[in-house]
Amino acid sequence: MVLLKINRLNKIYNGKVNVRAISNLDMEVEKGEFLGIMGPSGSGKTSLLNMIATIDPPTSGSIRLNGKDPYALNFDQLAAFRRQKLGFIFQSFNLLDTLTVKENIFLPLTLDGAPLSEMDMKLERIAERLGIKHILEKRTYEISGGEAQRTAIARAIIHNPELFLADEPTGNLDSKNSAEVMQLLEQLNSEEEATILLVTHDPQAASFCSRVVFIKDGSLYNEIYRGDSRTDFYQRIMDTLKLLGGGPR
Ligand SMILES: Nc1ncnc2c1ncn2[C@@H]1O[C@H](COP(=O)(O)OP(=O)(O)OP(=O)(O)O)[C@@H](O)[C@H]1O
Repeated sequence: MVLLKINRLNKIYNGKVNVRAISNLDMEVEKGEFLGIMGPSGSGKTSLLNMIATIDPPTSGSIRLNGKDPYALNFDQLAAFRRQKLGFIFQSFNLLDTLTVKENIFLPLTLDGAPLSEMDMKLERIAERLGIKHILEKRTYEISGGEAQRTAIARAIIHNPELFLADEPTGNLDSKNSAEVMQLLEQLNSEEEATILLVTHDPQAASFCSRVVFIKDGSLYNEIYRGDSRTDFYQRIMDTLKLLGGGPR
């Protein structure tokens, strides 16, 4: 089943010089897919992600999640759509440091007025799974980068979003923590059928995906599927990046 359908998408930034960041892009993401998006610096990855994230409207073309066009919603409906249907994981974690780990994770549920007992039950399961039970009462400045990203993942999954959007989630992590975070996302994808869209410049991180699409000058350049071997997939990602030119970022 197609969860995300992108049709003839265009993004033009108007200024002294107009920049065409995304050009007639078509893309489909199946429910339960773990899709990586790669491409050289300035190829349009962030522009694409921002449009899917409903942060920045397209110049033309359409984006539909489960058949629904978020840009047809009014301001309040769009805010609810973003909160309920999407889960965000950023490079910078975006945690609030005046709150504890637990309060940060609860935030999306609190905004939707969920009952405390329901929140506690969900938290118990998720904290156990992500290995952050022992830090729930800590403030975010008292935890490590890897723990902060696992907290951010917990916050993103607690309301069961239809689509996870991860923007360079390993960008601020060392290789050990990067691998752990990617393994968690991979598990989330395989065990809970979470649909994940990951923008990354890191071929190691991308090798955890089931498919990687490459963008060049705002258009689709190529796509490759993982198959059985992650090592082999990593090599094919590297080869495609070499052909693509401009370096991975
Ligand atoms: N707000 C903006 N106003 C004008 N031009 C922009 C804006 N945002 C991005 N661009 C331009 O659009 C093009 C695509 O940028 P985008 O940030 O989407 O690329 P990217 O692939 O995410 O790059 P990077 O890997 O460096 O983050 C670039 O030429 C960029 O300069």
